[in-house]
Amino acid sequence: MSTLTACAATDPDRVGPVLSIFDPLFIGIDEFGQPVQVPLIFRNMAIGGEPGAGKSALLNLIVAHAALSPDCRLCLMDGKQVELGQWAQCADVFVGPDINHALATLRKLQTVMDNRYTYLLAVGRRKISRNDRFLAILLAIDEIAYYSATAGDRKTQELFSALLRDLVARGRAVGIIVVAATQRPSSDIIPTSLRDLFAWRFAGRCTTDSSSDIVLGHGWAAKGWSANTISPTNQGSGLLIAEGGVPHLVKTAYLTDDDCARIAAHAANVSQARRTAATAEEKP
Ligand SMILES: Nc1ncnc2c1ncn2[C@@H]1O[C@H](COP(=O)(O)OP(=O)(O)OP(=O)(O)O)[C@@H](O)[C@H]1O
Repeated sequence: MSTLTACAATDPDRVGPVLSIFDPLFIGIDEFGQPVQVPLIFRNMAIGGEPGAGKSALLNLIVAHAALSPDCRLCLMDGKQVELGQWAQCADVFVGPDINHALATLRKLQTVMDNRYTYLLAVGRRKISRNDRFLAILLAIDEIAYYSATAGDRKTQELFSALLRDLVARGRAVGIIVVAATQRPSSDIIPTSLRDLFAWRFAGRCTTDSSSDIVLGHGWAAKGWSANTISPTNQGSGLLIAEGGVPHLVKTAYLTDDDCARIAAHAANVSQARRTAATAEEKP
């Protein structure tokens, strides 16, 4: 049983120390069985791979950590609704297959981001810190392509992409973390200029070397790092690369639906207190 599950399976009043979004997230093990931890604060993550590669499972793992972190609020977007749906009860915002709701949410996050920068400028600081008056915000998107290429029309899709790019580019210092997954790792969904803004990139099995390169960065397949070589039956395996680093083969940890349900039920209590404490004007 994972640490997260162990926490959630116990009485909510008797759980151990809560998590923090400032702590690295445990996401699985490497080839040598060593734990792989990913610091997400002040960073973003792109997750790509073919259908069934394990993208939603990784996204759920990240959302679970954030949900159990009283210093983090959740904004979730899921065109299918069921991939992240269990976390709706502990999220500030849950966006389903509604492009207008998605756009309104991104605009509000942009306002929150701008307000936070105005505050930081006024007090002579560059970024938020642990125990700050601001809570971090995790924006988790399951299937960017639904909002940027499928739902709505060209105008709304372009607006979605522009707003998302702005949050990915500017949100980090003020604690806005974007983790976005797509089963369509193609240059129209993740253009290089957007991909390069994601400090962390995870490529689950990809159907071609070029789609693996679109997630990891150009040239990695030619150097022998292609998520196309991952077995289709090895779901949850993928190549993880950090900004300026080299890819590492990782097998992600896995939370079953029951695990997620139990953790979400506990996290809902945590987030209730968090919502009460949050200022009204900061609500995304
Ligand atoms: N880390 C893992 N360990 C073991 N099994 C896993 C892992 N990750 C995913 N799986 C298995 O693979 C299945 C598909 O995973 P998941 O739904 O995350 O894929 P996906 O890439 O999000 O697919 P889609 O693009 O169709 O939504 C899961 O139902 C689970 O059975």
